[in-house]
Amino acid sequence: FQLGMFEVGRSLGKGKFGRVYLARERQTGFICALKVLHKNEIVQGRVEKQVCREIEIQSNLRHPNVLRFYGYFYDSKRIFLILEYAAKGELYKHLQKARRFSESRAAQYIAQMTSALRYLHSKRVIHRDIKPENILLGRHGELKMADFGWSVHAPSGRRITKCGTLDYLPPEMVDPRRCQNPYDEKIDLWSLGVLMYELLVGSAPFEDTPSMTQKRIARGDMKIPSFVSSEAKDLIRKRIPLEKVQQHPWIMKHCL
Ligand SMILES: CC(C)CCNC(=O)Cn1cc(-c2ccc3c(-c4nc5ccccc5[nH]4)n[nH]c3c2)cn1
Repeated sequence: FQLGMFEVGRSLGKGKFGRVYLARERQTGFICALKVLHKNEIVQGRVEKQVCREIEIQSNLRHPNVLRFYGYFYDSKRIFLILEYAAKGELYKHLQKARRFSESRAAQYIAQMTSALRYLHSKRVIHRDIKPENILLGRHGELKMADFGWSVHAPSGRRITKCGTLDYLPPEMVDPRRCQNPYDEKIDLWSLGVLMYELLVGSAPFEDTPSMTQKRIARGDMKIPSFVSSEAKDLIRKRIPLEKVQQHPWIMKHCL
């Protein structure tokens, strides 16, 4: 359908606060992803402030591995977000199909993720909700972090454990006794390790019933299958600073 200067195409995904459509800007032919948020749902969800904060933050982000937010417009009932179109879709779908990635492919994704996180941390932006569901792939297979803060779930059969996910939370978040500052960069480092495990193994390291997941995370009770190389095991087990990740032998070996 026509929407101002856009021709709107197929649905790319939907979630609590909105659907995402493929769209083309008529004048220039520019292809993008148009996300439609319904004002009444935002008001009911009392997330106006969060949406404004996200728009503020994401308007200033420019990085090849962070999905671009170009701008927004609105009418009486809806807000339209103009987002980068990631031509190869959800990383999660590719992982499901492949069951698990080769160490070389996983290392490329971790290296790009690390680059995106270093950029976001340099802008004091953290907790980008790192999990395969929030990662898209560009036309050339490059990784694009997309923060689906408002649970945009594509129509694919998503794992229920993932929404309201415990799998990616670090010990300090699941074990109230460790009352460390929950929202600092270290949380992203932990999630990066969980993501690395999931890309190499095909399932999350602490996947279990919610209460068991909590215990296993707090105890760091994770088994790494023998098919994972020792360098990869070393990187998964350690929470090392992002700059050290990019110099780790496992990354160097695969990302010449
Ligand atoms: C407030 C604002 C600044 C937040 C902006 N970020 C979001 O709304 C997060 N978000 C991104 C999306 C999204 C979902 C899907 C796509 C896609 C996409 N490409 C596909 C190719 C094949 C199959 C599915 C695809 N989805 N490209 N860009 C997208 C962007 C949905 N929510």
